[in-house]
Amino acid sequence: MTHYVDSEVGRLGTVLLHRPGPELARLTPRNNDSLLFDAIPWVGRAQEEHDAFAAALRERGVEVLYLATLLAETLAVADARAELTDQVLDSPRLGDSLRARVADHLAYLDPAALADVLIAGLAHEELRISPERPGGLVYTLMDRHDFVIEPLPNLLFTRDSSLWIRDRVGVTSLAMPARRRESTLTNAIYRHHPRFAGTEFVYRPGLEHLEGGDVLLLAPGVLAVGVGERTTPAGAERLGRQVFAAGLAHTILVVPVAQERATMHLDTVCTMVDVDAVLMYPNVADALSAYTVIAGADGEDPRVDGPAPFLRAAADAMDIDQLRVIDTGLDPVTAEREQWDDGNNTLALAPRLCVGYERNVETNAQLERAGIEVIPIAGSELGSGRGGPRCMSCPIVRDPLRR
Ligand SMILES: NC(=O)NCCC[C@H](N)C(=O)O
Repeated sequence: MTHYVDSEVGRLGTVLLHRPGPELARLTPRNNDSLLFDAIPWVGRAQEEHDAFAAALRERGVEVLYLATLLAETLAVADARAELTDQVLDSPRLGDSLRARVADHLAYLDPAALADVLIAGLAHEELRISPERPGGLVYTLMDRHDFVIEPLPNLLFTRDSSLWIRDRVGVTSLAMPARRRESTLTNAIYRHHPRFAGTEFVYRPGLEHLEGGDVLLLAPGVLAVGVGERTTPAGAERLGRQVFAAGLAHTILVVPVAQERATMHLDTVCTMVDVDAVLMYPNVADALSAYTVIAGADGEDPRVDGPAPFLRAAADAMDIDQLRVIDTGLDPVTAEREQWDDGNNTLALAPRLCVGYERNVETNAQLERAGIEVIPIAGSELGSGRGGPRCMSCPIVRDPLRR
């Protein structure tokens, strides 16, 4: 099976999603900040919204893969099961006694139930402790609200924990403690699931921080990588070296983004909607700059040029006259509101066809005026984790782009 992505806008064939589940029900006003949610989502409604998102994709011929299904199938492979349980048990928070009890608990779960625990976590009160097999000091001193295994509510945003560049997968290295364990799951899926047998890797967890929301495939051979709160300059440099060595790209634009919640990834301020058009947050568009990193000849270090205005540097790297810009919102206040609500974060299904949150009325109207069809989806609950359609999707197959 060929998995291949060389642009942001080639016709979408296959996408990886995660339908939110019980892990969202772990969010409380006490933990939502550290778990990177801005509100407490209504789980049932979030699932309905997500099902409608998946249905909209399927209606346009897109194959939807669910992460939880792939994970359960992966856990049927003995090596994958051992690897993932060892990683959870490895946590220094547990201590030996509690580690032994958690190991007992996990050993009895079938692959689907184990997948559920790896995603939704395990609460103190869910671990049955008998007097003959005590949980030790750690379990005794735990608050009943504490997690023995932390939940992964941000798994919803499948964009960030893996990415595809041509026929290679990159499993990323997530910056925030609440998200680090996500890439152990995507790593196991891509290494052990039969569907991905033989896939070569272009990035591994444990390398310098890099998140998929910061990586845009502007054109075949040209990547933009945001550096800020999540992806570090060292992560961008590492990705550059790896893609150059594998011949997957010739140019990388490294784009500093403000280290703020609203702009945590490059795809919160800029997404592509056509082969030569971006939807961009006007409050940063003119200030955004890029360093151009060009692959060196055999064995030589890459060359770094710039900084230059992002739009100019991008057009030059893409070998086009200019990159057309469609503004998020209309006036600065609407733009700020709609950028916050992920108005910028569209998922292209093909050139000039994208999915966007329906609530971003002005931005969607701007797109339509520019000749871009928008498939609107509800996101009142999904958006509480601060991510839109692009964040919630990891394209695995797109038609190669021909210009
Ligand atoms: N690509 C993206 O912008 N993803 C959104 C991630 C939201 C998540 N709550 C986070 O803070 O990481």
